[in-house]
Amino acid sequence: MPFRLTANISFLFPDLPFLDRFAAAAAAGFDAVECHWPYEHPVEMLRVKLTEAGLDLTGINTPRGNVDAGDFGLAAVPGREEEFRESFAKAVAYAEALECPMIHVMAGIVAADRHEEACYTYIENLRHAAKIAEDKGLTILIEPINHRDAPDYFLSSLEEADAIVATVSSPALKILADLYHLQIMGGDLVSRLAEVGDAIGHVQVAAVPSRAEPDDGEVNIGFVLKALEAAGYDGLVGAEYRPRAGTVEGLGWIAAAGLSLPGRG
Ligand SMILES: O=C(O)C(=O)[C@H](O)CO
Ligand SMILES: [Mg+2]
Repeated sequence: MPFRLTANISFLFPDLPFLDRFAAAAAAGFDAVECHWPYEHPVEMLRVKLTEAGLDLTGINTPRGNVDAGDFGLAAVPGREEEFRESFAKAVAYAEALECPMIHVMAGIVAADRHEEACYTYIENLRHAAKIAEDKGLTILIEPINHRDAPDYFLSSLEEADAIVATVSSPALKILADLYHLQIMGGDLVSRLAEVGDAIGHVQVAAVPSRAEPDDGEVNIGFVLKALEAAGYDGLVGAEYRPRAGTVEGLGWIAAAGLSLPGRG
């Protein structure tokens, strides 16, 4: 399969300090990494780590907001528009400095009875972000996240993500299809992914329900990826799972799914 893998170093190599995970990913055979929130580290330090390891950084998330207060993104949170814009600007600054092409714009936690109001906020904030992304040649992603792990996360449905992408209607806005979340929120992956087609800008994988290596659990990841390939997806596949034991020892799922790493024969 043509997919390039990117190691999610917020989850992989959990036994190492974050800054040591770049070299570990390269030694394991990856040539690309993604991560969630790199903001506690100066961009200069991150750039050194990427360069030393010979890696591309493919994706980061927008800052969550006030983590102690339970924020998990701000894009769909009514009344927090100014903070959203500041947090998005910070993500763009990191992405530009690190030549990172994709930013996952996190929607945030919104009570179900405010969903409709939040939808307007989300669309307006995404329009603002998409315009900046278009100008700078970046892609912004929205990711449906399951309600078992993140109750009340605003965006949990693939179909709603597709409708929002259509409404905002920017070439810079795409869906992050994390197969782990999508399986928990309704399954039927092959048919539903085909329906949203070229709105998909990034894919992530993990086993369901364990969120461990993707060769475990109820989804045949290789089969779903083959269907995505047949449907025309040719982007990245993010290895975003929590290893059962050692990260390197668990990489056998890659060959089993019909994928390969550039640095591993
Ligand atoms: O939870 C996920 O699947 C993600 O990809 C988010 O970026 C952060 O948690
Ligand atoms: Mg994900």
